[in-house]
Amino acid sequence: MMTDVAEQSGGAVRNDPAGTDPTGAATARTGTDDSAAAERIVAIRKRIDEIDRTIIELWQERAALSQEVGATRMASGGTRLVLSREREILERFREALGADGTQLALLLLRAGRGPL
Ligand SMILES: C=C(O[C@@H]1C=C(C(=O)O)C=C[C@H]1O)C(=O)O
Repeated sequence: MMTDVAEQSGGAVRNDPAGTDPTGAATARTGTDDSAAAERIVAIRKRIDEIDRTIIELWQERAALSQEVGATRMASGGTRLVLSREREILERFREALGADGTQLALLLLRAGRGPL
């Protein structure tokens, strides 16, 4: 795993064997021996972690809503899926994010479907 490689080459043990450098642990995990860069990376990672939590929450909320739409529609005699709507969503993501957007939208749509 790439993380393992980066951590093995980290410098905290090499540069701070006594562990007296307060940024030493961070340095080990950030993949750089430069303490200023390590501090900046730690700060940026805090925001990345917040963003990831939000993405996960929104992902789960979207999947639940999508499943509710499907259940509501089927209970009223409608179809489980509406492919024209799915095409609109795929296009929205493709326009905003390119080919990766298409892949992301496919995953979102799959999460909302649950097991077919
Ligand atoms: C949620 C719906 O049902 C299904 C799920 C969709 C989705 O996850 O966005 C889109 C179209 C439908 O196939 C809907 O019709 O809006």
